[in-house]
Amino acid sequence: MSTLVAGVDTSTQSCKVVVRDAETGALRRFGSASHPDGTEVDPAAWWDALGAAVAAAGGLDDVAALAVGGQQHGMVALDADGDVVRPALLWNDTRSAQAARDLVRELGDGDEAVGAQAWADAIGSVPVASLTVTKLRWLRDAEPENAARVAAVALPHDWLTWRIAGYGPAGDPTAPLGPDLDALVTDASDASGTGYWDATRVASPDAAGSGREGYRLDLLELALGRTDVVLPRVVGPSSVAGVAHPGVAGADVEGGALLGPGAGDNAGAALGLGMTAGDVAVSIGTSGVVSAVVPERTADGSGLINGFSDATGRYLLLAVTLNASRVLDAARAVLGVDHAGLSRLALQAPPGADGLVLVPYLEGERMPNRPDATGTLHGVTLKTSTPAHLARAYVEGMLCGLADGLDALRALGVRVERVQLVGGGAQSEAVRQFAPQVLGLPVTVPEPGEYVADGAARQAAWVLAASRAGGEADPPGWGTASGTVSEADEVPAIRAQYAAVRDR
Ligand SMILES: Nc1ncnc2c1ncn2[C@@H]1O[C@H](COP(=O)(O)OP(=O)(O)O)[C@@H](O)[C@H]1O
Ligand SMILES: O=C(CO)[C@@H](O)[C@H](O)COP(=O)(O)O
Repeated sequence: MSTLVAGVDTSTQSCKVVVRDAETGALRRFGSASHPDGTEVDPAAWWDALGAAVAAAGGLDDVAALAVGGQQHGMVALDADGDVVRPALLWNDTRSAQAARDLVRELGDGDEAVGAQAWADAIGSVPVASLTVTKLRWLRDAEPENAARVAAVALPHDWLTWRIAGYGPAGDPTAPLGPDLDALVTDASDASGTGYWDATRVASPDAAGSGREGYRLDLLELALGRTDVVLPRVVGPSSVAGVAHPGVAGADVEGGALLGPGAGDNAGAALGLGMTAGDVAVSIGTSGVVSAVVPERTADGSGLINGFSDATGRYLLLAVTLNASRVLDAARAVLGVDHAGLSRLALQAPPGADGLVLVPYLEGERMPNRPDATGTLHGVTLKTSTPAHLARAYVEGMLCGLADGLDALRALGVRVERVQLVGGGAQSEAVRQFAPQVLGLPVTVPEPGEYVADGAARQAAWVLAASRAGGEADPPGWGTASGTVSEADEVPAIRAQYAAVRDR
């Protein structure tokens, strides 16, 4: 019988579980379950969704290893009993925008530009409302009584890994090992998105150490006002991070199911897609993400590009917008159509929608940093007042935001040879057809799949192989995803008309 591994993606909108053959990567089972709406969520909902997704995937009793990928940056603040002090603030919650401005200014001794570069040099990114560090400052300022109770700070994937290992709130029957905060573990890719972890302080991702050398406690103190909190131990990319509680996974496997360190969702997708130099992934989920794997960490003081770590010991550059698949969802709501209907309508209008342009800041924006912005529609005329024009303008506006991210990556010297389009929004035929017109190069659409969960499963197989080999192994080959290539001539007018109104 073949050995099985599992990967989890605890993403913004749902939890997905894949079970794959550890040797070949063949998909054996899949399950998913929804998360609640909103930008603050009780993590208990993620635990419940995991249980439902695991059940839908036929259980995990037979998997030999498991890893969790997940939405980045969410602030999971725990008290000494392992309870959350308040619902988690997610990456797309913008209430900490002022806290971000304050932190930038303070590190620059009152000078914003100096502060921005100082943060980029320190952690690879300039804080915006998405990053955990700004949420901790917000907590200190807005809810001091909750801030005073914080005994540990974790991220969504760290917290779920801790729960899978059997830890959790005191007295919770699903957490037989209790609230041991020192058992929290994470990986470099997610730690690098906190705003208080510096990858360059760690000699090598696998170097033996406490797993806490990368933390910038001075920056944690700047945010929370103190440092006496537990931060998850950062575990190397192929290292064993623990063992799953048999009630969750591995009940039928000798020694139980090994736990991988997990990863931030975009690093998970990069591993799932097998990205190498020259590859750029464009993900259209709740967030719009343009990402590339590079050998060196960057320090973009403009704040457009996050210099995070990947899940293999390299670095992952990200341009992230707050407005992606939900722009399509908003268009469907306005037009009263389903996904296929929106796509059909959009394909009926000409490129550029006769000048109808949506600047899609429906939830504020992160790249560029405009947390308080709202969306605007330009070029409304009798001619453009049709459902088809509106549908096309929404799709093009969303893609123009991502094209700006691609430009920002190129400006940092990233070579772009192949663009892979993933995430829920990549299932839209209109998105697939318009993407090359807007991005200006052919777009590969891999087979529809769950690339974050796949990356987590691949990590699990890697951890398993390394543990069997006594520590050293390469990530399993598993082949690369096949896909179709969408080609079309670039239509520069689409981005030109967008650029003309974007900054008004
Ligand atoms: N056929 C489709 N066309 C366009 N968008 C789609 C389609 N199917 C699903 N989506 C959108 O994809 C999104 C979910 O994608 P996903 O990548 O799982 O998001 P997240 O990772 O943020 O949870 C939803 O907003 C959903 O409306
Ligand atoms: O904030 C980031 C990365 O910096 C987002 O990528 C989140 O990690 C959420 O992603 P999705 O759930 O939309 O895929």
